[in-house]
Amino acid sequence: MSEFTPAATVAPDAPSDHLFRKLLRNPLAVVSMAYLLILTLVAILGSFIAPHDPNLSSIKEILNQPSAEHLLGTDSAGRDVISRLLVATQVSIAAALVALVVSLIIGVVGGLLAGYYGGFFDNISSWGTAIIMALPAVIVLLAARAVFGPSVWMSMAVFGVLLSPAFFRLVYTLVRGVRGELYVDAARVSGLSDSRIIGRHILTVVRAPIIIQSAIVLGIAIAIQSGLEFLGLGDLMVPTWGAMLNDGFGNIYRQPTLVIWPALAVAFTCMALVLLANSIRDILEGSAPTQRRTVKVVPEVETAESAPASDILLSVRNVRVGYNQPGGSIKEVVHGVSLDLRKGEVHGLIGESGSGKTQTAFSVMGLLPQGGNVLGGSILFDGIQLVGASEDVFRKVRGRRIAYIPQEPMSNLDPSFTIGSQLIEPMRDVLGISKKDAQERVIALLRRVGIPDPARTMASYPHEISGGMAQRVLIAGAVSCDAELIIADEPTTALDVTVQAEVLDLLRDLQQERQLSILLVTHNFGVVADLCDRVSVMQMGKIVESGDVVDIFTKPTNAYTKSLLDAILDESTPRGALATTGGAA
Ligand SMILES: Nc1ncnc2c1ncn2[C@@H]1O[C@H](COP(=O)(O)OP(=O)(O)OP(=O)(O)O)[C@@H](O)[C@H]1O
Repeated sequence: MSEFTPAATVAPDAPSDHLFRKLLRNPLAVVSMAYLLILTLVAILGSFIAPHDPNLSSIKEILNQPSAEHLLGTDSAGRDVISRLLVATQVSIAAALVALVVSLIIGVVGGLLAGYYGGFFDNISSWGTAIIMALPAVIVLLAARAVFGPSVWMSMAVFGVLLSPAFFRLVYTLVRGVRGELYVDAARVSGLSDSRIIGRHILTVVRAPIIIQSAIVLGIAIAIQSGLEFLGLGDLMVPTWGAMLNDGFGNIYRQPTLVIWPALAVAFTCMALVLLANSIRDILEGSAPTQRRTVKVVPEVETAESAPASDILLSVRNVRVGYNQPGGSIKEVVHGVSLDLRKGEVHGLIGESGSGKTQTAFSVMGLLPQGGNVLGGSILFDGIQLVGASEDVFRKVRGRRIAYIPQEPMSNLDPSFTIGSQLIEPMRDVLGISKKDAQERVIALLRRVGIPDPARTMASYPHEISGGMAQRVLIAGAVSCDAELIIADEPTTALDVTVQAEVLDLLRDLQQERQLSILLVTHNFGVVADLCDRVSVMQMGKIVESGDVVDIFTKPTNAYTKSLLDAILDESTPRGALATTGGAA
């Protein structure tokens, strides 16, 4: 069964008009939507516009060829084919909707309860789902027919129960994922009721995947329903596409066209639903990278103290960052940070854990976590004001002109896609180049960042490569679209010591080759000494000292800077020989 994979999660709050506009730009989606619109109209109006009673048989008119009276001819009982087709559309779609609604109610409610509350709900729902999935669907449907009779509605309701695990598993996985988000905890702490939290925070995340899955399930329900009716298990008095197929197949040698119309209706409808679902998924996946961290900038902007000089690429002035607190107050975590980054310069941002380095770096990218806001100040990137900038402005710079190298290489690669596709897609999108060109560039880049067999690595999934290789891949990704500014957030922290040195060498070489500007977040003065031209030392949300690396190393003025420097000197001081109590062996 084709199923929407939760790994390919979607932007929870993708605006629907935005999505619709993107769908209109996709020819397959347009054709599918046009077909489904016509089908819906036929389903609604079918019984009104049918020229004849769909069940009125006439012995005199058995298997007639198309004529003015019967536009598509008549069937083996002398009934008007076009009238049956119109009414069958209504019945087939409505019956498939019954299956969909039943599976949605059971699957979504079960998935929400089990995912959100866990415990008892989780046990009982997972147990129920496992049992339903173990049942052989066709046998159950045959048994249901024996018990309830040949009702298309009843068999589709039973089929809905059998389909419900598809929704259950999807919703369960998504809810488990989002339930651990800080903003859900914050909502709970702030006293919101469970129903409000599910309605506001959880349903928004599962909404889009459910829509996609619904289209797929509807197609499956139509196909199965037609199959059952085709086998002659349906109600003879209710015209459906499957029953028409059954009649047409029995007379295929005498009147071959009878099979064609219902077969086309089933095939086109299933195709249109699956193509539409795929188009929606592709669009939502395309916007997925921005899903977790929303950009929220308070438009209270202080004017820049000074316009950037021509060689200054990034000018940060008095930036303050705060987080919304449950009671409505704001906790300020960065208190007026200022720094300049020149073109081709590596600027280190150093300080102990929690000093505000990451918040400062994320402000530049407009990627503060949920609840985080730039409260004031100015961030000028090549003359573009990023504080208060719209998502459109950020889209034009993020990935294109400002790239990011994260701390945890593995968790920044999507496990469900190959390395190649994760590097190629952004390049095609940003640079507008062909797939072939992008592939060639990726191979050259991977070779450049020291990956020995680029073609094999491109075809590998993230779990098939080492952490060091993954970081090289992400560095390749960061420089792949010719960004001018790279923000590297502790890029070597998660790596082995030997690999750390190699990755730092690579960064230094790439920086010199491409004249990159790098804002390097680190807590390690050794890394600063190795790579940076200038450094800003952060403590408790403020920059306490800033300047040329050599000056800071030789003449630190701030006590905190001195203590950080002393710490690395302590670490690097060779230890004395062990005092021995006995003689040498
Ligand atoms: N989502 C959040 N909500 C509230 N406060 C936060 C949030 N994220 C970070 N903070 C606070 O912001 C302050 C600065 O955090 P930041 O992540 O910038 O530190 P850092 O210097 O990068 O440390 P580390 O090296 O540990 O990443 C910390 O006091 C932290 O508690």
